Amino acid sequence: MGTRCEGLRDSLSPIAYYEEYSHFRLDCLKIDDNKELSMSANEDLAKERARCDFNVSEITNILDGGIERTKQRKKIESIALSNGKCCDVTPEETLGPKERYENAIRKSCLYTKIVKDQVLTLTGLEVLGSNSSVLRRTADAFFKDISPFLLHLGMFVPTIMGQGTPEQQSYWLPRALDFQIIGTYAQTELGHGTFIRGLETTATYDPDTEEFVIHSPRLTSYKWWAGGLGKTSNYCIVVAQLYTQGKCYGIHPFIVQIRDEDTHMPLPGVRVGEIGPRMGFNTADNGFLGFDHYRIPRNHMLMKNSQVLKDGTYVKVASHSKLTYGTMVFVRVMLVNEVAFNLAKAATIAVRYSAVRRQSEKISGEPEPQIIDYVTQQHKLFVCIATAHALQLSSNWLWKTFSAVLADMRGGNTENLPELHALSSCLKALSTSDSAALIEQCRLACGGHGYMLSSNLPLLYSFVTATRTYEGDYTVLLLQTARFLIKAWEQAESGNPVTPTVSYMEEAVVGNKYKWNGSAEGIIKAAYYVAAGKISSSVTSIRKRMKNGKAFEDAWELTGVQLVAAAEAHCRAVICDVYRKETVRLTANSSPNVKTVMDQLNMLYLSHWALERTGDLLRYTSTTEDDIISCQQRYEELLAAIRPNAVGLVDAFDFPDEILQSTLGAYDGRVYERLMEEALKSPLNAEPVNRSFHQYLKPLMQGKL
Ligand SMILES: CC/C=C\C/C=C\C/C=C\CCCC(=O)SCCNC(=O)CCNC(=O)[C@H](O)C(C)(C)COP(=O)(O)OP(=O)(O)OC[C@H]1O[C@@H](n2cnc3c(N)ncnc32)[C@H](O)[C@@H]1OP(=O)(O)O
Ligand SMILES: Cc1cc2nc3c(=O)[nH]c(=O)nc-3n(C[C@H](O)[C@H](O)[C@H](O)COP(=O)(O)OP(=O)(O)OC[C@H]3O[C@@H](n4cnc5c(N)ncnc54)[C@H](O)[C@@H]3O)c2cc1C
Repeated sequence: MGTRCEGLRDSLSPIAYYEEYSHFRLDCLKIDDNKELSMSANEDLAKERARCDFNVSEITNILDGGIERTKQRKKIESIALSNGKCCDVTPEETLGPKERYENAIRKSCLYTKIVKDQVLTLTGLEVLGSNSSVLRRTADAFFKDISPFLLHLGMFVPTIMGQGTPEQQSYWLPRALDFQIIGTYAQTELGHGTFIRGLETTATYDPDTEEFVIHSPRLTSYKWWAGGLGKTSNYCIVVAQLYTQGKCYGIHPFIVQIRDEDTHMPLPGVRVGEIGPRMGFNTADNGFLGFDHYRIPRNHMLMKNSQVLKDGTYVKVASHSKLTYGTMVFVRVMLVNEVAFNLAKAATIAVRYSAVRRQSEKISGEPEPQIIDYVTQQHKLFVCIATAHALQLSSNWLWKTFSAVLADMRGGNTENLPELHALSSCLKALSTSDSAALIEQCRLACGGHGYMLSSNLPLLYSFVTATRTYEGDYTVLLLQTARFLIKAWEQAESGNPVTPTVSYMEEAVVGNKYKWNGSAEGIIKAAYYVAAGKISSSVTSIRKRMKNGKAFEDAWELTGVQLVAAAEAHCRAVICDVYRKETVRLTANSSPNVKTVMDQLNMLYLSHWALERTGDLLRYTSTTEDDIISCQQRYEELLAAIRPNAVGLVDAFDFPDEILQSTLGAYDGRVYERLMEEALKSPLNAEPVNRSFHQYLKPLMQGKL
């Protein structure tokens, strides 16, 4: 083999040589060890599918939101996947930073063309709204990492839709949706991300020229982080402090052109670049952006919620001061779905791999079991499947809530905005945090092979762990929810009505302790009582501190740890409640076995969280040790009951291999073959001896360095 490859190296370009070389290596391996590198599917996985006792596509339809939506998703997937040009010859992760970016742009353009020419004509704009997760899912067949265009459709277009006047929308949207311009959302600065009232970029109105002057007064006012900003976008939404007639009116969104539409050169007065290597998002050219007294026309301020007239008069249109934050609320809602989908991917990879992988001996001398047969492995993995369901169903429910509040607001009613803000904040915080932790759990459940980039688990983790930070950090968002909860508690205490998601407080303020009941409804009620107990404790602490002379702000700050825990407990109760109700509703007409397995998963989730929070249950409800013991027993029974259906359950997520992009998780279970195929694509395997041998190793080993 060595001789054949040596000969090739002289006659081929490096890439062609490496492709050829890889094939030769594979051929050789196939000849040498036919058994190990067979092309047939893994037998254990086939057996798992044979023992699954429910109709897999029924659950797929439930998760998709109905049979018609499954059909539409599959149609869109088949359009995208039938385009072979999406494939990477060289694994994305083995390229240098420039090549990776260029490759990401190539694939983004290709994908955009497919969406424009074929998908939009099929679905209309609906695919960009409630159904946009289908596009995201399909895009993953093209990108292992993130597309530089993500922010264009994810935030640039939604900001124009949500913050622009009808005239502005009719000017900008056709150009943006047709990709004649590409934009992003530049809010965060070097100095401030969370505290957006503290942003430093200024937009000062000049009535003489009817322009805004955008300026970055110091280093900390440079925009930092926006996806696609470094090299790709020629426009962006810039969030800046608005000054007119000598007064600051706070932060407002502006559409700003940053690059020439023809040459793509940064425009004079604009300083733009990429921020450097990151833990993930390395194909998304996250960028920095500064302005030196850069002028834009007056009508580039997005004026749906407030306006600056030609003479500089400031006019407030919106009835709520926080409507400028609308894009953030929208993206938080979308992210719950986004992370549910990524967790489902990780669960699919880890469960399939666990059915293929055999390790150790349960009983000496007996065949090695599939690792999925270890109860500890089931404990790691089944909660991932259940959580993916819980978050998917919660995200659908949150989307409906969001749409209803949006419809109210179009009619001028912002009454329900605080509740939506509280809900979207805590659901974003918990869903991203849970998903990141569980994706890492999936990686650990796959042992050493989970650490391979080709498993796709590290990339999924690096993407999802970022979602815990961006669009509002975990702690910060839970503190926002806590503000709402404390106010609601005070209202309930004084006998005033409260909004639906906190109605449990009306019963809890009386001070009863809840008696444990191991049914689903009982566990959910206990979760609400835990939330109420934590909110009550927080209120008590704040009041005590104030009684001891602290100002409210200081008392609030000192109670922060309890407040975050209270908001977390509230959100967990909401997820448990929504997951239960939606499961019952969606399986009302399902076949008996689908009903059973969905109920088992739901009970597993509820029992899991009851057991994770035994301290809280003992403290805030009348749960006893015997109740906990019976809950533990039920949990273990559920693991055993779900075990035969585990592979069926992840198959129901219905990820084509092209979207999963994992050596460990492919449908046919040819794990070892794929690991070897990927290893052989490593550029280091392109030649039998690396030149560093001659340059360094040999001189070192021969004492000639
Ligand atoms: C298919 C889609 C898939 C993926 C999505 C696409 C792209 C994803 C990729 C990358 C995207 C990354 C994008 C970004 O990260 S953009 C930057 C996002 N930045 C943030 O989220 C900043 C977080 N900070 C904040 O949101 C706020 O500053 C704050 C922490 C909430 C505080 O705001 P502030 O103005 O200081 O307000 P307060 O004085 O604290 O509160 C006053 C009052 O207003 C209420 N409030 C706050 N925010 C809102 C809101 N959004 N809506 C309604 N009400 C709000 C607040 O609770 C308080 O109410 P009170 O009644 O208590 O007074
Ligand atoms: C991958 C990625 C992509 C991004 N994309 C974009 C983008 O496209 N556009 C954009 O504008 N931005 C983007 N961001 C920025 C992102 O929105 C911010 O990083 C995020 O909002 C957090 O703000 P920060 O970095 O200032 O953190 P900080 O606010 O500095 O937080 C640091 C720590 O302080 C804590 N903290 C801060 N304030 C409080 C408080 N009041 N109470 C208690 N604790 C507090 C936080 O909990 C955290 O632990 C992106 C970030 C990442 C990582």
